[in-house]
Amino acid sequence: MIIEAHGLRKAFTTRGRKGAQTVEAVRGVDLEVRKGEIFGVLGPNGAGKTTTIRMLATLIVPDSGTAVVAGHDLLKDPGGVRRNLGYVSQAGGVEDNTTPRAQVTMAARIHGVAEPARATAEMLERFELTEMADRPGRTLSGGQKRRVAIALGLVHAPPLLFLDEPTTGLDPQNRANLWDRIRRLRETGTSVLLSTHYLDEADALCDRLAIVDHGRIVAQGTPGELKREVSGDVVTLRVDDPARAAETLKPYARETRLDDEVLRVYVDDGERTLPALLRGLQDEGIGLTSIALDRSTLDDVFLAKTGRSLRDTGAAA
Ligand SMILES: Nc1ncnc2c1ncn2[C@@H]1O[C@H](COP(=O)(O)OP(=O)(O)OP(=O)(O)O)[C@@H](O)[C@H]1O
Repeated sequence: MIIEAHGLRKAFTTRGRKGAQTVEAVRGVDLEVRKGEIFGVLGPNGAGKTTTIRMLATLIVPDSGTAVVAGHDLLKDPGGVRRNLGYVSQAGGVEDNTTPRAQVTMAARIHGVAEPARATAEMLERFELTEMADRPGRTLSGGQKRRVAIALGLVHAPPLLFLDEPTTGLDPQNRANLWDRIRRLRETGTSVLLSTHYLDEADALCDRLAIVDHGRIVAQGTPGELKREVSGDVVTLRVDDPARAAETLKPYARETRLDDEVLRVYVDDGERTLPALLRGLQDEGIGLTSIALDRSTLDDVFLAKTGRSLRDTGAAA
């Protein structure tokens, strides 16, 4: 495990005109992130994602709980934790009046990288930033800025990278480009913990994820496991003899339902079951007019666990 956290809690107290107010941002989080995986923390705004990441990155001290991050105890050896991680905040930290080259070189020096200029050049090349490396930060596009921010977090080659909402505000092309880069990090053995409120991002990018709501984890697993657990998939068929088809396909299904000549077959894993369904129909000589597979989504999981849709919480889907 690259991260093992138990019972992390954090409350913030603010004093305003109405007196002191306490927000329980994180209310007992247990997390296990394996070496080399992309782990996602998915939840709506205010769920406690940033607070969780900031605690694990030693930027704020938990009220209670324990964690071992990259082999170091979070509370007893925060310096050891810090040396082994890269942290890219939501805002990104790219300075307007400094060039990417100067910023990345400075980060390399701060981290004690052996040859800062060479490490910087390599990092800029890897993130396709060489062309704009000597322009002030303010002249860069949103996607380029985000790549500089990630280069800043990676210049000392940490085994673990924290990315807080890495693609918020990016257009679809830049998002896809960044997803590819994050996947490539996994190929080099870097473990990634990222937070997101995008359902599709968590589904497409993360090996495993935790769904958080109101400071608690409501579900944890691979996207496939989570979806199968709550609702499974539905295969919708139009066939010559729906009643006989329903009987034939029963052994493969959790449930079959016949409405108006349309047969719905509810299965745990649609992609894997589809070939067996087709073979079953063929063996019985039942003609098939159309077939469609609707997979459940992580929003179905969020809905089942919280009673709300993540799409309705104000988070973009
Ligand atoms: N420094 C702080 N002082 C007071 N309240 C805070 C502080 N930081 C976070 N909170 C509150 O704690 C809760 C969790 O915030 P957090 O930023 O962790 O959520 P999040 O899931 O990252 O949300 P977002 O997606 O909007 O960034 C929110 O209600 C937030 O207002």
